[in-house]
Amino acid sequence: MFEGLSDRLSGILSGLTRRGALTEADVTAALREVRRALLEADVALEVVRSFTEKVREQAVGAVVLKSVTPGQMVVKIVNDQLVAMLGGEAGVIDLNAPAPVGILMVGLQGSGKTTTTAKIARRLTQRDKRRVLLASLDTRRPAAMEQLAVLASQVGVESLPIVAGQSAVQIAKRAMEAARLGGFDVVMLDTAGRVTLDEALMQEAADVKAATSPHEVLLVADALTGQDAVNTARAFDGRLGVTGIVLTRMDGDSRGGAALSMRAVTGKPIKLVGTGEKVDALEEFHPARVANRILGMGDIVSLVEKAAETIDQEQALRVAEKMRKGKFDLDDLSMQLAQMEKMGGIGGLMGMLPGMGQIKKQVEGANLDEKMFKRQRAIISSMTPEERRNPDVLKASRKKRVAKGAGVDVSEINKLLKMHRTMADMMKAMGSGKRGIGQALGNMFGLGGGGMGGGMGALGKMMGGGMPQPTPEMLAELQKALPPGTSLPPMPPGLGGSKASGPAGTPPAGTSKAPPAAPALPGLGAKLPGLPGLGGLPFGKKK
Ligand SMILES: Nc1nc2c(ncn2[C@@H]2O[C@H](COP(=O)(O)OP(=O)(O)OP(=O)(O)O)[C@@H](O)[C@H]2O)c(=O)[nH]1
Repeated sequence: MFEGLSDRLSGILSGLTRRGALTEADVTAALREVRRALLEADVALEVVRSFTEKVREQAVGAVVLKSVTPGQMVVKIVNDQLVAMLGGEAGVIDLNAPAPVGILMVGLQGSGKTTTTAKIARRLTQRDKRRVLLASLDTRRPAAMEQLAVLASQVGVESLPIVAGQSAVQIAKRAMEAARLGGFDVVMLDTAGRVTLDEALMQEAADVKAATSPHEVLLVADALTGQDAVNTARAFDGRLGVTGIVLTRMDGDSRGGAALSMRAVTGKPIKLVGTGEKVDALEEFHPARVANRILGMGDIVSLVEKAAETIDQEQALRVAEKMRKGKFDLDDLSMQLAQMEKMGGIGGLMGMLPGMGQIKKQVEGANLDEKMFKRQRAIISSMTPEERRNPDVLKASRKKRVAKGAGVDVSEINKLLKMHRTMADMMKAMGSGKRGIGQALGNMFGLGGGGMGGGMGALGKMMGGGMPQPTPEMLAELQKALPPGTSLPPMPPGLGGSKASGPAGTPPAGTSKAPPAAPALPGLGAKLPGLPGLGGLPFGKKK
């Protein structure tokens, strides 16, 4: 499985990890090779394109963590994108429905449908202790019915007695009824396959689906047919609505194009893969394990993950310390603003919270958009380093100079300074655990009106939580502010969640483990100490 691709990719990537410093050109060259390797593996062109684009974006914006090399960071980014491309989480057969749970098996003739039906039945019986009934709906080929009956007895599963002359829909209904009466947990319906996609085949499967309302519709596709398997899946899904894919003959597929493109093209998870002719040759499809199998660089990936955790802790401590001391200067504010901008402003932030719709509208009405953040950052950048560190020196004439430099009115400078002061107070209050932060935040944006009190108070804490971890009390307070019956979502990235996530404010790229590249905490610059061969820009200057 994936041998060809695995060799190519590990060759390209280990070349990168051996280098001390990387330029953007190095990354571009490596990505060109990755692209070629994926295309040779028969991965769909659109999937390859989006994959390399995402890797490039992340690699170029990445902060290289202390104690790992830029090349190792790239390996981790490629790994995470690969996992995302494969679907993130492992898909499992869902039996969470009233018994008997129907599983409709569809696919082209010779795809391995009947064999796979028996394999799954065996697994559900032996591993999950379910009572499974198998039924063949292939009315055109009596031999197919016999084949299923034989396989069923081989794996120790019952099959529906064959009654000549019945239609597929009649057999399916009889199977469901027999399962109900017989106390079966699962009914697997093996539909007839055709050599090519045809309307009669689709219609029959659609009729069976309408008559039996199966909980799962599994498409069986032959991995060896590469992109044809993907196109077949798309066609079946468009007509029948499949819930998952089983890819067979993965044992013979050294390229992996179908497996690699399936999820990205069809949006449907690969739930299982067939890895041989024997009835036990069925495996779950775990994107993270598959990515590891392809790259063969699991140790580098975990090294980078560990480094990211350490950095998170160090950053959290540093910012917490700064806040505790009340040393929140205009540079810090500027970074906070940049962070909020990235997260889609306050509106975007609140969009992540259930029950905040009303407040979100008010905030949007108040024009707190990204432009405002940008303007405020422009003002700060027009100040001297000293003014940023110590805003108290900004008297009338300096204010005028800054206003001119940023192309705004002096009143804007005053507003910004007021906002900074309120925010610094808020930080201090948070640091010392005092209340009133929400009010401060409301005031800060001139939104402090009565109606906003609760929600904004909570939000204030949330935003404050963008720096150190929010305390359990803060989370409790936020929970209180939400309408009854709603609960707190996981903390958005960068908002004091326990771990770093993708580039601030973007969801992790479909991975369970978040990419560590971005600073987890706002207020922290992109430059970290001790970066190997990095000059601040993407991957440093050429040496
Ligand atoms: N190597 C390998 N062979 C497989 C796998 N799955 C199925 N086969 C073989 O593929 C052949 C066709 O499988 P079937 O299950 O009869 O195919 P089908 O889709 O049910 O075909 P029809 O019943 O004719 O529609 C059989 O020889 C199986 O043993 C697999 O994962 N790996």
